[in-house]
Amino acid sequence: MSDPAESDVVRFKRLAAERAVDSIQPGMVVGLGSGSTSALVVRRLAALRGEGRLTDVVGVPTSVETEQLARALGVPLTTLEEHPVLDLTLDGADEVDPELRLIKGGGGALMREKIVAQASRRVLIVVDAGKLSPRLGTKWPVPVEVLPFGWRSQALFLEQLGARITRREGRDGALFRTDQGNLILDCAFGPIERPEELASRLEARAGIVAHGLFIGLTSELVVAGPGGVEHRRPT
Ligand SMILES: O=C(CO)[C@H](O)[C@H](O)COP(=O)(O)O
Repeated sequence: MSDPAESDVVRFKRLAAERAVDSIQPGMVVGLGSGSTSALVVRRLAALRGEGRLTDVVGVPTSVETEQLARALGVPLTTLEEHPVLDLTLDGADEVDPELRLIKGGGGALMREKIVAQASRRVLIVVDAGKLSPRLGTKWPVPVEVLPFGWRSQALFLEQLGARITRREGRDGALFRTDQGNLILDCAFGPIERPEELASRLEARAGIVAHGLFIGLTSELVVAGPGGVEHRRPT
């Protein structure tokens, strides 16, 4: 039943999460993304387990936060060491372009999210319609995870690529640290003309350990908005 206090965005995230979980089959090993939409996926999976369905599904969490939620709800977990190839990953995104290229990392879990996505046979991205964008970078900066060692050099390099940099802080105002202990530089490039080219330049730079451009990784998208829930595949 829907909660009358639930905002439209949360309702769309929940509807998308519920539809996405329909793609999980018994016995699957499933990557569990991070962020509020992924939390709704984990909650849905736990609710189905409570009904005696999908009880043999095991998850690989992409962040400490997701791991803690899954454990608290009794969703069984495994690791990429145990299962280096996953059947399916369900994850959210911050921005999705018409080719289903993504910006991710709003929650800072981009590195593990990308490792898990690349280890998955299928990657299903789950979003509310507000995440759709004509061009990546229009709505969201590209999070770039850097080693603390030499981070100022990486910030200068990113500025030379045209970014306006914000070093991410946590809600308490302290420096944000990823689950790996690294820093996040949020890089506002504005609308990005050639995301592949930018991704290659970021990947060639020592000290940058991950970036939030997810290109060629989305197998499917579930998007929910005022018009209903839609399941899309790249064209
Ligand atoms: O990439 C992510 C975390 O690193 C999230 O998937 C992304 O930030 C979307 O978050 P939400 O579902 O809360 O809108």
